[in-house]
Amino acid sequence: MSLALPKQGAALKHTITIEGLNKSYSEQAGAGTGELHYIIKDVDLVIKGGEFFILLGPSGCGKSTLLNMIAGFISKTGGKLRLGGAEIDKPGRDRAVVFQQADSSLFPWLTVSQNVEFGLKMKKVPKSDRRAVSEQYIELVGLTGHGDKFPRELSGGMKQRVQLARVLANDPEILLMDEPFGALDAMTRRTMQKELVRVWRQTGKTVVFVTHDIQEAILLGGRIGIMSPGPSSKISHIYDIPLSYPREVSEAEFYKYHSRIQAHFDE
Ligand SMILES: Nc1ncnc2c1ncn2[C@@H]1O[C@H](COP(=O)(O)OP(=O)(O)OP(=O)(O)O)[C@@H](O)[C@H]1O
Repeated sequence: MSLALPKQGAALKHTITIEGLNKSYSEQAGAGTGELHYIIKDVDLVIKGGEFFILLGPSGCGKSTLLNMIAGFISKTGGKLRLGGAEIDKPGRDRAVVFQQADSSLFPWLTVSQNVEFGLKMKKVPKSDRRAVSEQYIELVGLTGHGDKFPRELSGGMKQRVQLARVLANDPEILLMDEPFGALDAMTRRTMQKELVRVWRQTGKTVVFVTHDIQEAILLGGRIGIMSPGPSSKISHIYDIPLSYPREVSEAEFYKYHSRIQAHFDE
């Protein structure tokens, strides 16, 4: 398996186009009136293939809802949501989700290598090929030498790396990441952020990354979409972050973006 950057045609095929997207629930419980309650309303957004796009917003605004709609786990109630030319109406192998808690996604009875190889086994990839791919990704996330360990023998940061290696081994075009480093200590978090940027630059995959941490958003994102507080949340602003990687919080330019974005949440 190669880690080459995608061609331009592939970039178009993996562009996510969102137009007037809604997710609403009808309030029926208790004394509910049956009125529609919009979590997100009229969301317009284009995420280009190969982009590192951040969804940033306060707790409860609907970031996970939007990410899960792109994943195909939650259905829309209005508008358009396309990947390339096709409407997203179910999960697909072209998209993979990385959650905040690796514990809930790793199989505790399988070793690191077996966890990473699991998806390939399901696809009936021969054993020797599976092993070669898992070794490649275990190395990529910095876990060489830990392949025979079980999840219970790993730290939280190591488990999160296994989750990332497993997702990458399945070779999805789009990584959907829901606060994947939110449960990690500050040092491990910074290491993982740097590794993710390295993997993204090496593979050219599309990354959609949810966070409510402004600093994390600016450290990672090529563009940052700010979601307004819910209900009826939408993308209120988009920032281009043209800073080169690796980024440092101490840089003057970094601080400039931080203050500008922080102002949205101080209003
Ligand atoms: N099945 C559901 N029925 C009704 N409301 C829901 C449902 N799922 C989520 N919500 C509501 O939608 C809103 C957005 O939730 P969501 O988890 O998408 O927000 P978030 O921005 O990811 O939050 P956080 O940063 O705290 O994880 C919340 O107010 C939540 O209560």
